[in-house]
Amino acid sequence: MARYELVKRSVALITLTNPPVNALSSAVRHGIAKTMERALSDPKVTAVVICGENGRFCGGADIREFAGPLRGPPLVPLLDSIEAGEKPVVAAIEGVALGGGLELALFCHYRIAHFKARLGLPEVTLGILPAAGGTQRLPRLIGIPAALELITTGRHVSAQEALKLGIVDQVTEQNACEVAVEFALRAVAKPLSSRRLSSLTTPCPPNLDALLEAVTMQIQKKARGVMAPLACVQAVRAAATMPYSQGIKRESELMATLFNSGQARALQYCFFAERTAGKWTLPSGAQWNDIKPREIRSAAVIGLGTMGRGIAVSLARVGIPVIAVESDKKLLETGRQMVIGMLERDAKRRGVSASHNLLKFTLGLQDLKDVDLVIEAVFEDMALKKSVFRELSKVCRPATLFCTNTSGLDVDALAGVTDRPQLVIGMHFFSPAHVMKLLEVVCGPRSSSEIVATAMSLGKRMGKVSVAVGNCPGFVGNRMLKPYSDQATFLLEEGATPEQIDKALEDFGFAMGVFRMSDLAGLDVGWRVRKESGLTGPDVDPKNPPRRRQGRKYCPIPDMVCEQGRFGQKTGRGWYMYDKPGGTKAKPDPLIQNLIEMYRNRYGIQPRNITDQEIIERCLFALANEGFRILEDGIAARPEDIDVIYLFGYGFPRHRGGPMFYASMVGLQRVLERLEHYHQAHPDVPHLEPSPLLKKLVACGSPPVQKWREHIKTMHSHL
Ligand SMILES: CC(C)(COP(=O)(O)OP(=O)(O)OC[C@H]1O[C@@H](n2cnc3c(N)ncnc32)[C@H](O)[C@@H]1OP(=O)(O)O)[C@@H](O)C(=O)NCCC(=O)NCCSC(=O)/C=C/CCCCCCCCCCCCC(=O)O
Repeated sequence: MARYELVKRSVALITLTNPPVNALSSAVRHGIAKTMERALSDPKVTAVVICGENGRFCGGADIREFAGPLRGPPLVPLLDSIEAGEKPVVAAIEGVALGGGLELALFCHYRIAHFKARLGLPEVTLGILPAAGGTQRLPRLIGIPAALELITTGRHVSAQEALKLGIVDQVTEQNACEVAVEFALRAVAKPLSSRRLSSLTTPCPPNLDALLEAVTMQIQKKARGVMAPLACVQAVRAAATMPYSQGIKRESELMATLFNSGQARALQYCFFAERTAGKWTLPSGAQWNDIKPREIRSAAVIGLGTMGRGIAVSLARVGIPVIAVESDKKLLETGRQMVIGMLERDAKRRGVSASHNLLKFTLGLQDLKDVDLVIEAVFEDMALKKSVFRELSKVCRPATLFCTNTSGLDVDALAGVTDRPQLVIGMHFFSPAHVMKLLEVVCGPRSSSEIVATAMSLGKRMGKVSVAVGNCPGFVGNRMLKPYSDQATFLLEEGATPEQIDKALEDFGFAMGVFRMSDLAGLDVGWRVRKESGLTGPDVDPKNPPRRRQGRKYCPIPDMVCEQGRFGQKTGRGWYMYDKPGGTKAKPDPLIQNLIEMYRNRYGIQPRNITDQEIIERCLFALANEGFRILEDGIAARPEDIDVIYLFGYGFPRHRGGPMFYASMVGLQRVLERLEHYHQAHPDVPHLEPSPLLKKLVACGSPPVQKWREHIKTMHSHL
């Protein structure tokens, strides 16, 4: 796990060998201890270079080991021996030096980085802190403000920025290992005392307290309820106010409080869930690592509304030529200007030049005859989408892949009107499509494994987190949203206010509560869907008892809000009021309170006191319950996929892990009992009836979320 060689007759070259990222597993730590001991005790050796195999220095501690009992040599004493030695030790950083990897480098006396390397202390994103001396050593090296920013955000820096900050001593375009060996030979005669970070005093800014206070407030505002960044601030304060050895003690005390916390477990789960999501398998047995995706050299986007514009930008900025299509001249010109503007702003932000030349705008589908892939993003209307796909079948060459950006319509029905159903798939982007990271890849029963592989790989190329899901109304994300938002409106009827419900959800960690989120998305969208499905509007059967539709409980308050022309932020009025149409600052609106009160009076509903606990349980357990049904139905292959969808598409707080992980943390038994309780109180709400899979998992002793798959695999998979 650590290879030892003698090079240039007097330099010990220690190579970490733990693919793919040379994580500091117990075996690697053993390897470092043994090889360092050998280097320090061999009189032939005058200097040491530490590097990583396969052009990657080190990705940090082995996160998988955090789940079990800690074994092997602890990191800090091991690294102390590197710094304390009398022979210069140089870190040759290629690829990445992250977390414990950078901390290892900070114990070395010198650091040489390849110009493409990335460095950082991302532990905070895993719910912990850099507890191998990082919080004490980085501030001594680069000062409190810069260290504080890197440690509390976990941001990676380029080699060039690391050089500017003073983290590395040299950046090279050559082989970093060879440069480091030469560097080490030159360092042999030089004194090491000033290179030992533990012996330095932290340069302290005069406004330390104000700085720490400002950063704390910023964190509390941005990451409400998240523990790790606040602990990082405390650890950095210790670097400024305590001697090194006491600072290290403080660092490890703070780490101990974080290490076993639910937040750390949730964040580490998210890290692996995101990687698991890319590993799709189809019922045919085809899977992510054996199907070659097609190369996409050109694409077309049909429809330049909000979604189409974002999709066109996402494609062009990764170098894919795009033909954008609209149905009339005026819409085309507006779309063109918007796309160019978005592309320019995006390029400016990224410090690159905008790729205008990759975009072509046209009114005619005939121009698409030679493209590799088409993404349809027209209005959410089945008849319109079908007519577009019929037309495309006539125009495009037989090998062109067809994708639809529908947010919930039947992908198989669309495939059915084409001449190539096996080459049709859903690519459900989230708005704004050039910003949001999530992509649901909706596999119809006839989608070929090649098109699944291509859509997943294209998503990755566009920087998206892509999740393969099956075809059903609303797919995964929007299907689950219904029980969640239904509970919120039922709670309004029963006595809560939009502000109270939103506050409970925001205190839980959502960036926005359900009502503020609906105002942002536009209330008219859901209203149209409800009208089309006969839940409201003139087509509703008058024989329906009030507040019941299709045999179940129905709350018409959202329809009443829309009937008043209140469509959310865009009209300046929705569940809240805004200072102007398009305004974003939500204020409670007495008119909404009146509307709800009148509604309660009309139906004789006596409002009751509703606790935040009930709001969280009803909204989130209903959400997870639908997740269990989705797993049963084989629409999502794994709970991780559902969680990733909610983390990246719906603002579910990452430190809670996603709805399914959250349910497992609360305890499946408890979730089951609470759902049974609420379902008894509301027997006409089927979403509150515990799903068979939840019951099955509880009967099996509530296994951890990673093991649920074993209980699902017998069920029918659409994936
Ligand atoms: C940028 C990357 C490194 C690479 O990205 P990419 O090329 O895109 O590849 P990926 O798909 O992401 O990864 C490839 C596979 O590698 C796996 N992987 C990656 N990193 C790790 C890792 N660090 N550990 C394990 N596995 C890793 C990944 O899952 C992929 O596997 P697979 O293909 O899915 O199977 C990118 O991967 C990346 O960003 N990685 C994470 C980097 C990171 O966050 N590093 C920090 C890790 S935490 C750390 O270093 C902490 C150090 C402090 C010291 C710790 C001391 C611990 C003891 C504490 C005791 C506490 C007190 C106890 C109290 C008590 O109980 O009493």
